[in-house]
Amino acid sequence: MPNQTVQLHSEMSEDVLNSLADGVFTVDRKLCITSFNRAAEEITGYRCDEVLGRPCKAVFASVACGTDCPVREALATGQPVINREFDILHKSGRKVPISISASVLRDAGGRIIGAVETIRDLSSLSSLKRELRTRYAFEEMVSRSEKMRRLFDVLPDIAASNATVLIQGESGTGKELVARAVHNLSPRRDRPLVVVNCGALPEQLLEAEIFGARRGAYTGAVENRPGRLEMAEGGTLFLDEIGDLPLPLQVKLLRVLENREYQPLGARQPQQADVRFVTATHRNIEQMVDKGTFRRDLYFRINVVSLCIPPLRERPEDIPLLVDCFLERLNLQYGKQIRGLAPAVLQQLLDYDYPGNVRELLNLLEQMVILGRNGELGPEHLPRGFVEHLSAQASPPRPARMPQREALIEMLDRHHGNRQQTAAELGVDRTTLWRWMKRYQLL
Ligand SMILES: Nc1ncnc2c1ncn2[C@@H]1O[C@H](COP(=O)(O)OP(=O)(O)OP(=O)(O)O)[C@@H](O)[C@H]1O
Repeated sequence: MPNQTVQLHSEMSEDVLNSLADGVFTVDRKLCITSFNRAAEEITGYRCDEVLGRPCKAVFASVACGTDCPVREALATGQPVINREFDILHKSGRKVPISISASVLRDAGGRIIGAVETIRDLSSLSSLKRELRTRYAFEEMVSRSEKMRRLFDVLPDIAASNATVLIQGESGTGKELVARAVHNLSPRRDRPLVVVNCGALPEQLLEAEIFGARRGAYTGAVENRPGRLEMAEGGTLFLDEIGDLPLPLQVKLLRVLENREYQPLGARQPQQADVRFVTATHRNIEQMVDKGTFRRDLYFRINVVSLCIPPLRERPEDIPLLVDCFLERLNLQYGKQIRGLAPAVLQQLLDYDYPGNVRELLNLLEQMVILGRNGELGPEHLPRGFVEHLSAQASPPRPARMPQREALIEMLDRHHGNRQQTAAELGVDRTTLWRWMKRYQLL
């Protein structure tokens, strides 16, 4: 009779396990599979009778098996491991993204006899994420911010016109990507897009770089050298950091914009240019015009269509989306399988103000991916510099200003005359506090 009861119980629990949507399986202390429910069969593609007694590593074939095995960790610490994410290999060879949790199993005497694992298929979540990304993607960019979406909406019409475009925005906000989008959406897309960074070269070299030079134009010019303008013929010339263009070259550029012709260094004849101009700067160019460091007439010529890219701190809703895209890209680049960020890390990334904008976020994630292995990136993967920045940002140093006499007396009173604590509240050292007390004759 007791044997029948045991059998009935185990049949019942088998039925319960098989009715679950999550995959559940158990392993013994040697990590060999001892039970495998129906959902686990569906997620992995293996039948229960194919896997019983086999090491779970042989069935799941995940890169995490060697290094990040949640069962091994649960067995070693006695603590449950919750929601680790990685890919396993389905029997058919297809990758399946899963979330896995593991807890130890104990016998009636409290001795560890193995572990139970639950696995959840994240394929639909992954495809949802992918769908979201596609929905918010535009050319090579992603954004869900209202301002950026409005910019994406007008880009096709701007691109279709031949108008000169000025893109303004802080460094690393994506100005070059916008310039590329303008070119790729324009009728000139099959012709070259040529980029010049106007801040990267001294004046004479920059002049030759943009306008080209004829043989003998300067010492060392042993042959005709085409400029970027010529290389961009029929296409688009992207003048990045236009605010750094020296004044004499501003005059020369103005002439191209007005007459569509220019003179390479040392050339006798002007040359025609069929080029569309897109320019960008992180400087306040209106202010430069007011100060006389940027020509007003050139400003009007380049500012036919003006686009402003907001800094990342004004569109925090883009951070999770960008993180997702960049992790996918970095996983491929570094051969990793990082599935996401721990919630606390994402919160820290959301709290930061990104003076370097999207480029800084990308660099930060790259450092974390290099440090991380598989699964989730946790606080331990955040670079030290970032954490220090964040805490400095959270508590900016208070100006150490001498308080009013009464305020100082009140503060000392509150700390029962303890100078160490009073100095700490004021954000000064004890010597400074001592000087202030002396000045107010409180000593
Ligand atoms: N919306 C976005 N979606 C995806 N990637 C982005 C986005 N914006 C910027 N990036 C990435 O951030 C990095 C910096 O972008 P980009 O070079 O276009 O910025 P920039 O404003 O031209 O910078 P700089 O002023 O320093 O020239 C690039 O790696 C780019 O791919």
